[in-house]
Amino acid sequence: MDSDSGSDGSHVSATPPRQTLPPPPPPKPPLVDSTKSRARTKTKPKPSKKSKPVPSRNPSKPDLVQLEPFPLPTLPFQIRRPSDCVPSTSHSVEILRAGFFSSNYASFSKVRRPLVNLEPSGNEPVPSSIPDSASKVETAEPRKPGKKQHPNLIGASLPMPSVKLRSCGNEGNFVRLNLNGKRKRFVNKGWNKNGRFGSGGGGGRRYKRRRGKLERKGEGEEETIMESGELKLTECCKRKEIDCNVMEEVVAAALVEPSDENLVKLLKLIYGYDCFREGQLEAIKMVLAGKSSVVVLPTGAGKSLCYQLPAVILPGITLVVSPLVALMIDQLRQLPHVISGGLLSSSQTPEEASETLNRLRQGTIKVLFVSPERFLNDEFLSTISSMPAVSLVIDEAHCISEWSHNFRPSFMRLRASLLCKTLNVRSVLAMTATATTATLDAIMSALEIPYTNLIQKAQLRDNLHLSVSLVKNRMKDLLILMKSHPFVEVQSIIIYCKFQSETDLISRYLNDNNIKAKSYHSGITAKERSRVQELFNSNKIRVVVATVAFGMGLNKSDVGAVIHYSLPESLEEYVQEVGRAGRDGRLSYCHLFYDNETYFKLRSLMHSEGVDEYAVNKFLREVFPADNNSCGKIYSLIKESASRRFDMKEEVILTILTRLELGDVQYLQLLPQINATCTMTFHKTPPPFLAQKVSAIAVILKRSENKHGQYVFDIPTVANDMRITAIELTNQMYNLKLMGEITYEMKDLAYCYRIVEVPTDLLSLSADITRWLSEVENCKVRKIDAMFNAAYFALNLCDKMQGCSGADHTPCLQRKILDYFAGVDSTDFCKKIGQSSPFLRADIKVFLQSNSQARFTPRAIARLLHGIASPAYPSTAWSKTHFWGRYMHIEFKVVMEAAKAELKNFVGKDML
Ligand SMILES: Nc1ncnc2c1ncn2[C@@H]1O[C@H](COP(=O)(O)OP(=O)(O)OP(=O)(O)O)[C@@H](O)[C@H]1O
Repeated sequence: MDSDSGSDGSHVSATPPRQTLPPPPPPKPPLVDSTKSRARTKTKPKPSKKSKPVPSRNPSKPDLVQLEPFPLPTLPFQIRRPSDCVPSTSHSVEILRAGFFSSNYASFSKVRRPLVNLEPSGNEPVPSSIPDSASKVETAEPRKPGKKQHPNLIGASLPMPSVKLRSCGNEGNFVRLNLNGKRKRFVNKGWNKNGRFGSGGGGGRRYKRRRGKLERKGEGEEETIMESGELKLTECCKRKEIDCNVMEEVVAAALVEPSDENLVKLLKLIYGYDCFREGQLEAIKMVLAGKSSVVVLPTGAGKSLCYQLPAVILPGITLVVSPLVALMIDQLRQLPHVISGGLLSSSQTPEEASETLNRLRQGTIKVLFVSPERFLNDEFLSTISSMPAVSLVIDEAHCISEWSHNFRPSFMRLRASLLCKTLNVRSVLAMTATATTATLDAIMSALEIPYTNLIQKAQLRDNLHLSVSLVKNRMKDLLILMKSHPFVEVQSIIIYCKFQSETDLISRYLNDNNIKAKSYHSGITAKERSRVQELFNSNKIRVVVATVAFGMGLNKSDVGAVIHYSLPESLEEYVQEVGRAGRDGRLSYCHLFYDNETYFKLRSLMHSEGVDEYAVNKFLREVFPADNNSCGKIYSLIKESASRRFDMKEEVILTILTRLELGDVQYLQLLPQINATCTMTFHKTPPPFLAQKVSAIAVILKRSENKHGQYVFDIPTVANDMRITAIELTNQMYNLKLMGEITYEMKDLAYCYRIVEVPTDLLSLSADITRWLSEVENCKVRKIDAMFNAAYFALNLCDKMQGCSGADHTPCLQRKILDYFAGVDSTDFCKKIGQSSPFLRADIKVFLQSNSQARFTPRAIARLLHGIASPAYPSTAWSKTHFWGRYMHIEFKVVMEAAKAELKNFVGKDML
């Protein structure tokens, strides 16, 4: 075989050096038949909006640089329905699949935002450009602890915030509950043991005890929750006192007769609101009637109230499943003070979790926030299943569906059949702001909720003014935008970026130009993140430059603008992020910067979780060892090494394992993750003597390797031999540790499972799983295409007949979003992605020749050529190659096919 050197052959590429920009777009993409599209969605044509004079720029703040005005249209835009409340007499469950333009999202009125406090800032150097290649994409999923992630890794994600969960889950909410205790109002009244609101049950006594405990701990120790507690304290002190007897009466009335009148009374009493917003009353009545429902309401519409109010009325507990710990903490903080809340999270110690469960059993927690992974925990399941009635709430319910933008395999566990089997769930309330029809179908079928129980309103508020522009010089464009009307007048702005490095650069750049900004991403500490959020909430900084890590759970009502510095990955993500603006109902501005380069880069990354049948088959053969007696036995897969060996991201491994558990046939049962490797040291009794007294030690000695006096063994192997679970084994070890007999260290975090049934035909099972994963991969690609398509349409194809003008594309973008969520096929996709390249095969050949020492699959080659790192081909080793990311602009599958053909040639030649 001809290998010219040990290098990767960078110098012998068949293509010219990479350009900074991808090739120009094809001459003219197919035109949209907008009439057709309208007919399909049955939406009324929107009347063209009248322009109003733009308010002048603040004359007291001269600009430092002379900038051309940004070509935005005159604003504000017409908001059609300024009424604030839905008549509470409405009983109907309204289904508005395509009713976007006719929607009556009621609580937003047209108000101009004032210019506030444009303070000068620091003097950090201004970067000239953004080094995209060294950047990091963020997603809204939790970051794996201690795991280095490649900058381009699509699964780069949020870290779990390090919070003092004991305080958060327990005392924090208690502080709120006890506020009235101070005034001797609620002290002897609370949720009794049956979970009803009223006297008795000793709730007050317990609250009192916990309050004392909290106060003794001191403020520093309980940082996060004290913040929350104090916040509620002042809030509640300002509130007028609620008389317990009145409360009891109103709650009882609403329970006996959940009429509009009684529910509005309760709403007024607890929240001080005069009326319900659209969709809330229907959702609340569903829960009260014990009916399961799906609620699709836009961001900031008030979905939380749909479970909070029933939680006050109904006996039993409300269990809220949420995808992010940060989100749970925010929701816990936002509970009204009459509802006692708690939280269970993986960052708690077992003792802390047990304490929360004890409080739940005692009836002092009314609303409990958990992650879906908690449903693997036996103690949790047995506690919840002993509860007389559970109202289950699934927040961000789109995570259940593999067709959503945020699929989480653990959410698959929340299927109706499983819930009914394990828990006494009286009703399920699934809530989301962003669900396409495919996603909705998946949610409703998983939860067995009929379409009659779907409450769906427009998924985008109409107080958001949407604009889009093509990027020329991104940083400069941003500055021009920020210094132009209407953005120059907006007090609170979020700028969304895809890459962590961009956020720091841009915030520095803005500060240098007298715009007070801070960056926010999962790479900064939890403390710093909460500081930035606090500064932003209190208007001490004007701009937060953030990745997707910022936003979920953010309930700052007066964010006046959201700017997308780069293209979001899907319309769902776009809608979620623009939904951070205008939650107070006032007109707010959302601008999107669009360019091909980001689109190509993100589109490539959509392939980072794809797998080949070959790899799936190899994986399944390891999951199901060729052992006749494997049924019933516990096995583990060490996450990091398995990920490298199979070249699969850990999330993909978990997805396959979850599918093996929850698919048509249950092949295995997933158990909580454990550290699989244990290193044990004996201190008091010599090991052989201890083995005579403790059977676990006898098995450990048999199954361990002695390394320099320490015993190293595999936890599941020992547990299997003893016919106990891994958790039971570690409990026994813990007791020996308390007795001073041993110390031990555990490492190698592993997926743990028990085999239920061994598949008879591994080949067809691999084919089936691969097909499914490939559909999921394609779905992600379609999502970024739809996002790109909407922006491209607005910029290049919009005929401006619907009221669009200049950079303002509110009507046409709204229509695109509506069509997308309604499942209308986009016929106008502008095929930007290349389908062939004359140099591709030649480049792959050179690449193979110059890397003859390495082994590749066609997918591995396509990934490298698309600049995608994977566990077996990390960017640290491969991004230096000349071919890295060179073919991002060519369809991934085309590159894979070419790689397959070249690999065949190459291997064939090698064998001759
Ligand atoms: N009927 C109402 N009248 C007035 N304000 C309300 C009403 N219902 C809810 N709100 C307020 O609206 C704000 C947004 O509510 P909430 O956080 O529940 O929205 P959401 O739909 O969950 O948004 P997201 O999807 O972005 O999390 C809150 O401050 C809440 O108090």
